[in-house]
Amino acid sequence: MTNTTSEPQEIAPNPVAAAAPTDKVVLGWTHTARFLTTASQLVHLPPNELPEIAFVGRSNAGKSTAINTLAQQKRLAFASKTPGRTQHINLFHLGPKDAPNALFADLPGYGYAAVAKAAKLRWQKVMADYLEVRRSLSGVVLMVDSRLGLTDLDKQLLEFVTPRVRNGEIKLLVLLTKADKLNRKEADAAFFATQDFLGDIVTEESDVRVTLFSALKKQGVADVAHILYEWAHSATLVKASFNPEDLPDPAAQVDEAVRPAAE
Ligand SMILES: Nc1nc2c(ncn2[C@@H]2O[C@H](COP(=O)(O)OP(=O)(O)OP(=O)(O)O)[C@@H](O)[C@H]2O)c(=O)[nH]1
Ligand SMILES: [Mg+2]
Repeated sequence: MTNTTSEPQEIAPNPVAAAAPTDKVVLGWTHTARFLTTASQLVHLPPNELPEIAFVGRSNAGKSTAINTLAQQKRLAFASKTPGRTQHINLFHLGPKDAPNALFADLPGYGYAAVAKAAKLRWQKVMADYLEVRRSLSGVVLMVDSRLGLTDLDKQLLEFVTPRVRNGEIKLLVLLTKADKLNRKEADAAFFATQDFLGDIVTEESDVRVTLFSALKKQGVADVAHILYEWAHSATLVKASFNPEDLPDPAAQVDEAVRPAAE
């Protein structure tokens, strides 16, 4: 029967929706970001067992600003008008103080013309090594200026991670930054062009997403917090459930009423 009144309806709880964390929970989690350490070389990075999410992209794309916005702190990561500001890999802890559950890594930007060639090559090597071999790396947030779209350097970087993205080892989120500089039509065009390009990387195992983002207008902030929270917590769950004998019997948890009839 169709109900035509505007009375609020009693809706049966949807177990999936009920389990999804609220904006408050996921933003509360990103707000816990705090500085852990800085390193100029890979060998100086501390070993890490937690899910690590790296923020990468061209110099000036807005990486540090995005981290500050997610953390709701003005100067956690050093954002600047001067491209090439972030010269080291800066690590941040997230989660409870006594039991951190994820790491953010703010990486130096690439493609800044004024950096000397030798320094540029050194950094490209560090970045490539980091993306290819860092075991704890479980997510990459590629920040792209929405007005420029994916540049050749971004595409080269994607090549370094593509094998691990395709097999699902690394999740990928492309953030189209500074979306406040685009009108609706331009934003749609940037979004679909990026999604189109990423089509080749997507497999059944992969987790590849695109989001428009503006630190200035706070656009996409909660969406990004949801994605990163999900990544961090699903990785923890996978690790926690490593011993299959510890897992509860899923059949035992299915309520009789919803258990499918035996064939
Ligand atoms: N309009 C607008 N400007 C932004 C936004 N996000 C960042 N910016 C500006 O872009 C410039 C670069 O931002 P950063 O966050 O320092 O960029 P980065 O990617 O960390 O740069 P490097 O450290 O050089 O790699 C700064 O002037 C920011 O204020 C945004 O959402 N909208
Ligand atoms: Mg920076």
